Formats: sequence, structure tokens, C-alpha cells
Amino acid sequence: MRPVLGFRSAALGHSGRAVLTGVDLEFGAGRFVLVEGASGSGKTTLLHSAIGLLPPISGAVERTPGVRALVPQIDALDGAHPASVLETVLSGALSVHLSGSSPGAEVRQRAFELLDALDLTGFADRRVDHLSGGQRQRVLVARALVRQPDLLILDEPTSALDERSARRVLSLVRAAVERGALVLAATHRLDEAWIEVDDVLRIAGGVVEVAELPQSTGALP
Ligand SMILES: Nc1ncnc2c1ncn2[C@@H]1O[C@H](COP(=O)(O)OP(=O)(O)OP(=O)(O)O)[C@@H](O)[C@H]1O
Repeated sequence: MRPVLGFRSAALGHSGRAVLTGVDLEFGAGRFVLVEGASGSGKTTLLHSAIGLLPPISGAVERTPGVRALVPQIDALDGAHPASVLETVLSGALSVHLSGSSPGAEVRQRAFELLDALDLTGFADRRVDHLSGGQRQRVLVARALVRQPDLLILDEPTSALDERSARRVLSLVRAAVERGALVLAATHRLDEAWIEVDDVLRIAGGVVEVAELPQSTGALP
């Protein structure tokens, strides 16, 4: 298996101060990896290091070339955001298309399909900053998925969602995994919604450990 993402004896953190040390992990294509840990444990630090927003303090983080996409924490879209829902979703495809034409009919169709799948039918022309927190969070998910990423990073993507919306998001993420994406998603709450993940990483005390998969309680349909 050729790894899509590898952490090699990495120390990860900010301004030279390590939050996580001794990170040695490797992931191949088509895996859904959940990153669990308490608030402030270092989930965002790991995710931003994975996608390349944060360089390692020591060691290395290696990625195979490919399209990367990030669903940031929902507060990343707080404040004024005068763009429409459709413009915001299509902006996810812009850098992929920079070398060629602007996003064409195929990408627009994919954007509308994603909006439908995320219960946002009819919202294309609405301003993003006029939406609810949960609606904005789903727009961020659509913006990432429209890129059809090989490496998809999601930072607490269901934090503002009810159970139905969370399931919709996670089934779209699962479909991206089936198409071959490597997905890393953070949550501070491991619950039934995450039952379909392939691996769980638990962060505590500055260390990342491979943990048990969540078990179904049968509580949900
Ligand atoms: N830009 C930064 N500069 C310095 N320290 C930071 C920065 N961002 C985060 N930290 C620190 O790194 C540690 C881990 O933060 P991180 O955001 O990775 O945790 P988290 O598990 O994602 O938390 P949450 O669930 O609350 O989002 C915390 O102690 C935090 O204060």
C-alpha cells in the first residue's frame, strides 16, 4: 500500500512549541480516520499539520500529490461573508481549475447535487452570513467535497448539526472514502454518528494513539 499521508517521528505544534510529540502514523487511500480528543488536546493541530497548513517542528509529514480540501471549524465562517452559497461552494473548486477554465457545467452540477444532498436545495443564492450555523457548516462541507479531494480533512464537521444532518454529512464523506479519498475527521464527542469510520486516533497528554473502533449500540436506525 502506498501511503497517502505519513507522519515520521513528528513533533507538531505552534511557534516552536510542541503540542504533540512522537507522531508516527501512516494512512493509505480509501480510509476514514476519526481523530478524537478533549478540547485543547491537539486535534486541530494534527489536522492542520496533516493538510500542510502547519509545518512540523521536527520530523516530517509526507503526502502524495493530489487534491486536498479542508472543512474548518464552523467559527471560521463567523462574521460577514457577503458571498452566496453557490459562490462559496464553487470557490472550493477554484484552485483545482486555476490552470484551466473557470468551474464549468460539470462542477456547477456537482455543487447543486451536493446542496440537494445536504438539505440546502433552494439556498444557492442566499448569502452565507444569513444562514444558521448548521446551514453554514453544511456549506463548508459542500465547498470541500466539490473539489473531489484525495485528502479530505474535517474539523468537527458535525458540531452544529442535528442528528439527521450529521448523518447526511457523514454519508457523503463515506462516499468520498469509497471513491478512494483518505479522510481525517476530528470530533470531541465519539458517538453513534461515527460508527462507519475505519480507524480511530485518540489524542491525550500530547500523544496520539490508535484506539478501538466505536461500537454500535443499536440505538439508531
Ligand atoms: N495558533 C496557535 N498558537 C499557539 N498555540 C496554539 C495555537 N492554536 C492552538 N494552540 C494551542 O495548541 C493546543 C491544542 O490546540 P488545538 O486547537 O489543536 O486543540 P483541539 O483539540 O483542536 O481543541 P478544540 O476541540 O477546542 O478545537 C492548545 O493548548 C492551544 O492553546
